[in-house]
Amino acid sequence: EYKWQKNSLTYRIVNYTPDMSVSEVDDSIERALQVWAKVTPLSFTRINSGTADIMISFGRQSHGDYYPFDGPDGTLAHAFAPSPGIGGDAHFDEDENFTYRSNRGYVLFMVAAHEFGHSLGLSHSDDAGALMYPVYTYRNPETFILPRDDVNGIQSLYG
Ligand SMILES: CC(C)C[C@H](C(=O)NO)C(=O)N[C@@H](CC(=O)O)C(=O)NCc1ccccc1
Ligand SMILES: [Zn+2]
Repeated sequence: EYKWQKNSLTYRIVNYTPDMSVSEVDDSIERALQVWAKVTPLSFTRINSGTADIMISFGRQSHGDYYPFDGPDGTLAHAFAPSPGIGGDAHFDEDENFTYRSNRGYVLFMVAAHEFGHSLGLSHSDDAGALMYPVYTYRNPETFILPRDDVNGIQSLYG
């Protein structure tokens, strides 16, 4: 299918990057999911074992799917569109330097918010100001507001 057929989804942080503290990763992931929860009927519940709808993990190069990562820069992460199994899962390239809020490295919150757009069924946008624009740009996570193009996109699926 092209979207989740249920509004309450589960997620699991399967492993952690050494770039940040556990609580910084947890907070970044939770806030990235809230970006989408705030503008849809979707809710996200964390589980710490078993299989969640959205399995979140860090890996480098070949990491268990057919889409190996490419070392530093380039591809930062990827996520699978809604479906059973790998659908919804988000993988982050461990060869990147992820940060909590500094503009040195990639802000995990921002990358995760983009990936979760894919996990929910969004493709890339050609609006250069959109979160779903294909290329990462630094934005202050403290003041981030989901751009209108992304709100329209997700509400066309789950509004
Ligand atoms: C073809 C895919 C697998 C490329 C991949 C992506 O879009 N993942 O969602 C990715 O890591 N794209 C890079 C850009 C690139 O590879 O040229 C990126 O910065 N994605 C993360 C991102 C993009 C926009 C906002 C926040 C984060
Ligand atoms: Zn993307």
